[in-house]
Amino acid sequence: MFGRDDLFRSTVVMSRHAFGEGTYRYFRDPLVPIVQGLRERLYPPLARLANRWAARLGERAWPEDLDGLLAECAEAGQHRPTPLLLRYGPGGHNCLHQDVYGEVTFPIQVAVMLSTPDADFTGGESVFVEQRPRAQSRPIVARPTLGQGVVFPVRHRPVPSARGYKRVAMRHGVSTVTGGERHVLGVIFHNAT
Ligand SMILES: O=C(O)CCC(=O)C(=O)O
Ligand SMILES: [Fe+2]
Repeated sequence: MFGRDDLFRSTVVMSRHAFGEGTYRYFRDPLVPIVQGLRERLYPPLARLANRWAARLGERAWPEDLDGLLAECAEAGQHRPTPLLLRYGPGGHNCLHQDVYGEVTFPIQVAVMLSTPDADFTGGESVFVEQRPRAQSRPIVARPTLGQGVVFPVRHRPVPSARGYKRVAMRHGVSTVTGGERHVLGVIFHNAT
């Protein structure tokens, strides 16, 4: 789908913004059925998890279905869809970041690997860094295979502490692709301003 201009609302050349190297394209509304279906069907179980996190951290609760979340986004002026396709060639990488697009930030997102590691590309690991309060940061590396989705925190997650739970911030990115092409589908649930 990457070359289908009619499917996307905008295209970002990452090097122009110092986001890394590669290109990503945000799907336009109406989302293609497979992306719409994934976003709708992944949301309810992730909302249940998000609500357990919220209870532990004393944060707000989340609607049980995607329509409820998108209605809240619309009220906050977040109307534009955020699911995206990313493409990285040799030298491609994604600097550590958080996908926050407005006031309403659903806390969990998914990235689905659309290429076969070692066959389609080399390098290009999914990288996560946990910023623990008053401690050194902890790196986590994932190597999803074709079709696997990685579920991860957008901004932070609850971690057990001496008294209950504390918030641990997380950022994500991608290490350098050393050869070939790496494609990923990013499913973010809140919409953007
Ligand atoms: O390319 C990746 O694995 C991560 C892409 C990303 O930043 C995202 O899905 O939010
Ligand atoms: Fe991201």
